[in-house]
This record gives sequence, structure tokens and C-alpha cells, in this order.
Amino acid sequence: MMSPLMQPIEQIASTDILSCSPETLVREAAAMMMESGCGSIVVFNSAEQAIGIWTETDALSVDLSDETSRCLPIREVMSTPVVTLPHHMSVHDVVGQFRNNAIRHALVEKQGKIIGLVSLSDVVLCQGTEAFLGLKRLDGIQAKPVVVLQSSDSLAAALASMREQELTAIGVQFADGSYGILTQRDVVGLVASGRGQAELGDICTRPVIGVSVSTSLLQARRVILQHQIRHLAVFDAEHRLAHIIGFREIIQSIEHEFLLELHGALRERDEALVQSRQSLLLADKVFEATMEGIVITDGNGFIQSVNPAFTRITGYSREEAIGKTPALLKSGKQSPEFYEYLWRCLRNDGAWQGEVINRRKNGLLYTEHLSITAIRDERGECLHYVAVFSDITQRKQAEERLHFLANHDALTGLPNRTLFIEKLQSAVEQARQYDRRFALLFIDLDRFKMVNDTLGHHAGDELLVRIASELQRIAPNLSTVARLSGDEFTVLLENIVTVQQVASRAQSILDAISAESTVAGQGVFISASIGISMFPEDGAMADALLVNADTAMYRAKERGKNNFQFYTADMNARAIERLKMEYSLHRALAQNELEVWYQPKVELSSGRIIGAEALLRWRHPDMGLISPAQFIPIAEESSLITSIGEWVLDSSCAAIRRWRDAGLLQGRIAVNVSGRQLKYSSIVDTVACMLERYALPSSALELEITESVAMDEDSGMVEVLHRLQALGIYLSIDDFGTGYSSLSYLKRLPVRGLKIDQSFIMDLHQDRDDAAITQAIISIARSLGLDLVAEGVELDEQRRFLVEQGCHCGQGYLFSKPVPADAFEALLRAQQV
Ligand SMILES: Nc1nc2c(ncn2[C@@H]2O[C@@H]3COP(=O)(O)O[C@H]4[C@@H](O)[C@H](n5cnc6c(=O)[nH]c(N)nc65)O[C@@H]4COP(=O)(O)O[C@H]3[C@H]2O)c(=O)[nH]1
Repeated sequence: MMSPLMQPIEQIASTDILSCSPETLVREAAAMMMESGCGSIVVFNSAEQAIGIWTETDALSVDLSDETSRCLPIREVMSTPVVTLPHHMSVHDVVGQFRNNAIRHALVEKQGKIIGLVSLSDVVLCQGTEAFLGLKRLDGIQAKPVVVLQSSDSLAAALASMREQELTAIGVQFADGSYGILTQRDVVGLVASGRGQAELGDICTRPVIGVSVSTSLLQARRVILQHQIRHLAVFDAEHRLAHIIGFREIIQSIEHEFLLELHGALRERDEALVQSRQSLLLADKVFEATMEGIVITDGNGFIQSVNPAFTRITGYSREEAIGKTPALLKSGKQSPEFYEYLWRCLRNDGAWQGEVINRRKNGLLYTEHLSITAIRDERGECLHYVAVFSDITQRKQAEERLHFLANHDALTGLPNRTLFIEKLQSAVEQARQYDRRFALLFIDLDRFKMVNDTLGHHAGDELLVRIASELQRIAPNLSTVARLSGDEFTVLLENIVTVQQVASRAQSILDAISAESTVAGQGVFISASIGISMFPEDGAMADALLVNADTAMYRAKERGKNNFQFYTADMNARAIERLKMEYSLHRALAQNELEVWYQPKVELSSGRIIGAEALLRWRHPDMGLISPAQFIPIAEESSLITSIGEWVLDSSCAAIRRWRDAGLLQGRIAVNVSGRQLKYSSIVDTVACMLERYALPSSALELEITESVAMDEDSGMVEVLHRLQALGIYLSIDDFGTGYSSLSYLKRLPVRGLKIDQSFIMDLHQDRDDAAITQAIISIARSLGLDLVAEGVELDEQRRFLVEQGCHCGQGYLFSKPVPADAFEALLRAQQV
């Protein structure tokens, strides 16, 4: 609620102003006052300007005995000038005006028009005077001494004393001791009527309404208001007239105390104002000068104000920021969930603080520490948000740098032991959770000490940096390379499936390190020893894995350095065996150690050769003939399969051409294709190229894929099968019955034939289950419209069963084992005869 002192005066001014023109006669003005009950009349000129005021007090100066005095124009007797105050002036400022001009009335003006009259009484009354009035009694007020004239005295005498002593009323005593009263208002009435020659007893008001001196001012005011009179007689204990008081005296009597109180309150208010102005000034200075950016938005988040630090930090000027939202600074580095949480905090708690990455006007990112506070009104409605932020980019960078230094090796930039152990621990947790394997390689350089001792530490450092970058280059994605100390490095290979993969990585690392290089201008030959531990076989915890890899590394040193050792002996043996095989397989191609043999496919009823399956053989110089079952998986892992597969196709196609030219073979030759060839090589192009090279129709070639590969729902692979089919190649599924074929999926594959796996054929003559499975496969093939070939037919009983069941083609030792190309050609020739 507004303080009474601060309310505008138009709210307390009385609006019924009595007015007249300057030419109005005094008696006319007095009559108007009597009629309207007003205590004053304002004189306006023709331009409607208030030029003076004539009050009841002025009426005392009229010489009632002289008619001309009553007939003077009011302009000659009015008080001038009259003070006019603007309607919006506060009551507080009006008090100041009254005091400065020593006046009790002022006119109130609004938009050039007089709208009311304000008096000191109005000011006092509007402040709530009850408390003052209740405390004071009539005998305590400083009223002017009462003037009592006799009823036989003349009016002129009464007017003279009222004028001289500035009285608003006098007492009139009658012979019987009773009292009457003559007031300024009565005088105005006389001015109006012209009754100037009279005894007081005839014109005074009688009887008088009076109270005792012990009455409180509050009670006295009530009596005045109740009887609608303007003056009250105050009698002393002996019932003598002690005072005549009017409303004005009552007000005046408390005015002093009130004004003291009022001025005290005003002083306090002024002081508070000065103080708050000073605090505002201070706040303003802080806003302007602080190092922290400040943004003030409205309740909807639109920026209303920013300080110079905001501009310094973000690059946006005040003008560019105002009216926008803080999203102006958005970097996209925080997720939508982050902002949702921030707003939730602001709504619920009215505050949020934290770190945010924002973007400056020049596009660069910066990190700020931000505090946002919601400013609410008394109903809890949010009026503003104030955001204060400091740019902590440099501090963050320093922290990150410190963190990096604490976790990385200063020389090579690789993770150090601390970080590596952390990564190892998390690898253990991940592998345990997802049931995966991983390998830890512990690498120690051979003869590093010699390089250090002979060529100096700088040379040693140079070499370590080179090794570090070599290791990073060669390590697969997602693996961790670290330097534990001196010349000790570690590599963490995650998502590893086989020991062979690890062995092959370890060998690549050895190959990369053990090259001759120049250090400090000197050629040096450096090699390394690697110890390998595997999770979970060689340790369930990080520590155990590290110790075991270290132990395996010492074994590698003992075994002549420049080699790797698995911690588990068995793994070691297997890995080395595979490695040897891989190495010799590389050589096999170059040294012409591979051969393609052929196993006839026959018509089961007649034994006539209708085609053949090409089967790879490796004639190893030491180990003799090696089965493809042994080396094809190694070829697949080392990606040798692509070149080997190409070689088999080339060799088979060349043979087909020969046999076709010789008129020996009309049917197809089937070549095995592995899953890896289908997925990762350009098999379609290779096949197309071979057909073209040997001018063969596509019907001369068949490709066999195993059931498990065919069922891999890799969309890329299915597409390759379709492209092969589009070339006209006959596709068949090998080893059918060993996998888990989905028949509906099978139906969608572009295959034309099934080969019943030899494991069912082997015992079908004596095992009812195998016989039943074979029968089932035969009926599936029939219903899907697929050709059938039975593999591994060794006995005539098997052959007969198959023919009876409706399988008409087969291959197996009953007809012929796989034989070299020449031998197969002989079989074809024999059939010709
Ligand atoms: N016990 C018995 N076995 C018989 C009989 N008839 C044929 N076999 C053998 O069964 C295997 C049939 O080949 P596969 O199922 O395609 O199985 C093949 C094939 O998956 C793969 N393979 C062979 N050559 C290649 C090739 O060039 N490329 C690819 N990717 N894989 C090949 O190696 C596997 C093994 O080939 P092989 O050792 O030649 O073994 C051949 C063959 O010698 C029989 O009556 N009784």
C-alpha cells in the first residue's frame, strides 16, 4: 500500500471549489460562500486563471457600517497571489511548499485546469490523526485566549477585536450569565445581508454547544462533526467560557506534534532514499566494473541488460544481445537433457550453477562457470533471471594439461603407467561383462641400454619416440599403447577372438620394431621381446595380467630375444605352430606348392561322371600333403584366402577349358568359396574375369558355400550372392544339415542346389535317425525345387538308399577319391570309351 505521504495531492484535495470573477462584489461573494457552506472563494479571471482567494478571515476586514465596503469588487480585497500546485505532487512535497510560502491553502492544477483546493487541514487529516487527537485534552491545547463581549456591545467592536486578535470566533455573554457565539462565518453572513448596525446579542448564535476542558480532542472533533458546527465552546470547571475552538484549532493544536513527526518520518525516508541511491550507485558500479559477465533477462528469458564484461567475454555488444535469448551463445556441446535439467532446477529451486561450454561471437568455444538465479515477485511469479558467469577456459585448459601430464609420458605423449592400469582395469570389467577376450602385450626393447650408453640419452630418447609412433601406427583401432617406464611399452588388444590373431599382431609389432634405423646419425639395429597374457586365461585381475605378461616377456628374452611368448605354454605352442603355417602358406603360393584336385560327381544310378568338385591340396616340402581343413582357416585369418581363392578359380577354369576343348566334359566343376571371400573380396569381378579369360559360359562353373556362411544374414553378402546368380553362376549349399537353416530364409537365397553333408550319409544304412534326416532333406529339396548331391558316398547300400529316396547325384570314395587333374582327366577319357 502506498504511504500517505507519497500519495498525490489530487487524492486529498477537495474538488468543490467556489469561484467568482474579479468583478464580483464582496457582498455577492459572501452570499455565495454562505449558500455553499464554503470557507473561501477563488477568484478567476476571464482566462480562467486563479488570480486570488477571499476567505472567511478576509471577511473580518469588511467595514460593515459602510455600504461601499460591501460593494467593492472582490479583486480589491482578495489575497494574492494564490499558490497553485501540480496534481501529482506528493503530500510530502506539499508540506514543504506550505512551510516555504507560509500559506495554509493552495490550488491543485491538472493539465492547465484547477481541479481542487488543498489545505494544511487536508494534509493533516489524511495522515490518520486519531492517535494524536486521542492523546490530547482540550485543556492541553494552546488556544488563543477567548474574547467575551457583552450582548449589548456593538458588532463593530466585535469585528475589531476579531480582526486585531485574528480570531475566528468570539463569545457573547448575556445578562443572565449565558453565552452566545459570533463566528467568522456569521460575519460573512452579515457581509452578505448588510446588517451592519446591530447589538451582538441580536446577531450571535445562542445557545452555544459546549464541552468541558477535560474533553479529549478526539471527542471534541466528534461533537463538531455530529452537530455540523464549526466552533465549540469550552467551559472550565466553574462553567465559565474558557475557549472557543474550531476544527481549525483542533487541527492546529496537533499540527505541531504532527509536523514534527512528519518531518522526522520525511527525514528518515530521505536518508533511506539517499542510502538506497548510494547502494544503487554502488550496484551500478559493480555491474559495470566486475570481471564477471552479467546477463539480466525478463521472465521469458529475453535479455534486458548485459554488462561490459559480458561483451568482453562473448564478443557480443549490448545492442546485439538485448532482445535475444542466451541461446545466442549456444555451442551445441550440451545435450537437450542438460538444458532440461537446468530449467527444472530454476523452476524448482530458483537457482542453478555449473559449467557450460558456449561459443563466442568469433566462433571459438569457451568454458564458463555460470550461476543463474530467478527473481520472483511476492506471488512467486518469475520476473527476471540473473546470470553471472566467469570465463574459466584457461583454468580448464590448465587443468586438462595437468591431467594430461599426470597421465601421460612427457617424452612420447603415450599414456603412462597410471593411465594404463586404469584402462586395463576397465578392459577387465568390460570383458567380464560382455564375455570377451583380450590380450596384454608387454614389450621390452632388446639392447636399448647399449644405445643409451654408447650414443647418449638424446639418442635413446629419439629411439623411444620413434618406437612409440611405430607402435601407435601399427596398433589396431581401439587398442591402447602405453609407455610404462624406460624401454617398456604395453599394448592392450581388446575384442580379440583367437590366439592366432594376437600372435599375428605381436609378429607385426616385432617386424615394425626390428628394422634398422638411424639414431643420432648412427645406424642401429633394434629389436624387442614381447610377453603376452590373455584375459581370462592368464589372470582375472589387472595386476595378475601385467605380472604374467612381464614374466612371459622374460621368457622371450631367454629364448634369444626378438620374439614373443604367451604366458601359457600351450597357447604358445599353438600360436607358434599357426605362425609357422601362416608363414609357409605365404611361400606356398609363390613356390607353386598348391594343387587343385578333383572329385567326380556322379549319377548315382549309373555311376556316370556328370561334373566334379575342385578341392585344394598343399604339397608342403617337409610335411607332405596337407588337408585344406588345416590351412584354409589360417588363410582366412591372415587374408591370404583372397589370393589363394583366386588361384583355385584360375586353375579350375583353366582345367575346364582344357576338358571342354577335348570334348571330355559338358557338366559343371564346383569350386568352394569361403565366407571371407564373399564378404571381403571382389569375388564377383574375379569370377567374371575368369569366365572371360577362359571364354567359358557361366554354366560351366558352380560355387559351393557352406550352410553356416549362407545363413549369415549379412545383407552385403546376400547381395553378392544375387550378383553371382545374375552372372549365371550355379550356387549350391555345402554341408547341408549341419547348420540351423531357416527354410524361409533359404527360400529367398538365390541357390539352386543342396549337398547333403557326409556325416548323415556315412551311417544312414545303419542309423535310423540319419536315414530319416536324409529323407527329410531330400523332401525339403524337392519342395523347394532344389537339386541334390549326396557327399561321402562310400558304400553301395548308401547309394541304393539314396536312389530309392529320390536323390540321384552323389560323390564319394565309392566312385572316386579326390584325384589330381591328370587322373581326373583319365577318368573322363575312360568314360568316353
Ligand atoms: N571320409 C570321406 N571323405 C570324403 C569322401 N568324399 C569326399 N570326401 C572329403 O570330403 C570333403 C568334401 O569337401 P567339402 O565338404 O567341400 O570340404 C572341404 C572344403 O570346405 C574345404 N576346401 C577344399 N578346397 C577348398 C578351396 O579351394 N577353397 C575353400 N575355400 N575351401 C576348400 O576343405 C574341406 C575339406 O576338403 P577335403 O580335405 O578335400 O575333403 C573333401 C573330400 O576329400 C568320402 O567318401 N569319405
